[in-house]
Amino acid sequence: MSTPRETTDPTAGIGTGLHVRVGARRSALARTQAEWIAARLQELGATTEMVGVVTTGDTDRRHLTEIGGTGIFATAVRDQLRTRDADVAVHSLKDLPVDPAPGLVIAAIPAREDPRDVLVGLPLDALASGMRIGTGSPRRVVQLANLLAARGLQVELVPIRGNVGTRVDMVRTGELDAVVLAAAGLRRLGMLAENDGRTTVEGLPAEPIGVDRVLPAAGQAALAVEVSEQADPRLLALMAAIDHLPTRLEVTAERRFLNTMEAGCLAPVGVHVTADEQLNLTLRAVAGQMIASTSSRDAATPLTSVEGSAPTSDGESPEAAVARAAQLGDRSARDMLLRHPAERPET
Ligand SMILES: NCc1[nH]cc(CCC(=O)O)c1CC(=O)O
Repeated sequence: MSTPRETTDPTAGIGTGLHVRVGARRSALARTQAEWIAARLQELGATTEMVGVVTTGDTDRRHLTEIGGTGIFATAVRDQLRTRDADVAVHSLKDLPVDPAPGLVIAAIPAREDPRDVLVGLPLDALASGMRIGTGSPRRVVQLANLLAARGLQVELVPIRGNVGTRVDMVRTGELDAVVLAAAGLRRLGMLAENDGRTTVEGLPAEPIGVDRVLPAAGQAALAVEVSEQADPRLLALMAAIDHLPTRLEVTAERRFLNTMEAGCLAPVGVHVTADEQLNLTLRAVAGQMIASTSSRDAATPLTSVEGSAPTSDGESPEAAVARAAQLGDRSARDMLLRHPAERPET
């Protein structure tokens, strides 16, 4: 705890004399995220340099479910750490496989951005039967299909890929009526504007979808900064200064939930955990079924929901809080599996 009267920030200047090579993919979003991290490190006195890398996920145009999904974006960035071509690797936590990478540690998880998904192209109320909505995410498909079915609508859910700008262009050209994107990416790229309660994305009408209607992916809107286990202790101290404990607890529970469900980032699972001021944790999750059809009517199969909570205790250490978060994720996943036997792997 810092003394209220203290004017000097205990972390001020802790990066002085450190030069940090920041590795990330070359997409506009990855670069923006890396630059954001670099700016935080510079505020702490470090000097920084950007190291870009092209990943299989960027060059292979096939659908993610065909290439093998999980990890294709992370691997090349992680290799830069192993070959010592970068000192830190910046990832979207949502794209980072849950299994730990040998020799590497997630040294910082900064405060999370807006965790919601956004419908870009038109507001939710303007959706009508026969429209085409783009999303390649089974999680979004199953939840949207249920929302649409509840309104008696049937739309086509078109599997799409590409970076954020490409997806927004699909609406601009009229190829699709709307696409679903994460608010976090749009905000980081400066593409989302809010005026008088009206949301637009690059001038297109848009509507953020509350987490009470569509639950985000595990780790959505959070960044992970990975370093080598053998990293300079001064670099680790710098990482600790940009780590945000409430976010770390939230995403720890979410990722553990996903892992215990044995569901990858491509599974139709939404999970969202919030930490309040006292670090009490609340979890809400939903699981659907993989459906091959692109008709929202076919994809509107029943969803299984689960809720859980893990209250804080007096004098709890950060390490104990992380363990509590992990337990919440585990326990909630087991509750979910009891209700949702179809998600259990074949034995
Ligand atoms: N799957 C791609 C991806 N990975 C991370 C983000 C940005 C949001 C985030 O930081 O979680 C996006 C784009 C999107 O889903 O719209």
